[in-house]
Amino acid sequence: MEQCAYIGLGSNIGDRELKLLMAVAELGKLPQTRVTAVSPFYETEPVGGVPQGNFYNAAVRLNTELAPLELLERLKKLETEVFHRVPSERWGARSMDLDILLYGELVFDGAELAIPHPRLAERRFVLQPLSDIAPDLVHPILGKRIIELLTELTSPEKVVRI
Ligand SMILES: Nc1nc2c(c(=O)[nH]1)N=C(CO)CN2
Repeated sequence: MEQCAYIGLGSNIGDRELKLLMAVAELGKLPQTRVTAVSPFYETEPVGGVPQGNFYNAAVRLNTELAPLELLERLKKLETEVFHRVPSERWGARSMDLDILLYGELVFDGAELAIPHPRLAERRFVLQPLSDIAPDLVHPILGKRIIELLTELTSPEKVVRI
């Protein structure tokens, strides 16, 4: 069955805009998957305490027949094979980070994957682009719309639309 999945994209190494554009193109090539919305791109201050360069972040909506773990496998494969991502410290710099943010109404907590993304509601760099393409989507655990979660954020991190 086709499901609506939302993917968070982030890069802070190399040509960040080009990498986000490439990532959107690669997502569109996944089997049984269409890209049905792309958010604006944002330049965002790094979150997590590791000193590093600003990120570019965006969000994409996919209509996909891939199961969550299949989709995760495909995203990991893109990160390593297309974007040559190397293992780095937690919160550290990365060539391309592709996270499943939401997958339909699914709530899932497994060893290698949690959906919705556990830190989605705390991160302006995720909620801002997500609210551009899905403001009225309801978080299946918190029961609040994405736009509400964004308005309730108090963290001061800067996100600038490019
Ligand atoms: N602004 C911003 N900060 C981050 C990001 C990111 O994508 N954007 N990703 C991280 C590693 O998961 C750590 N910090």
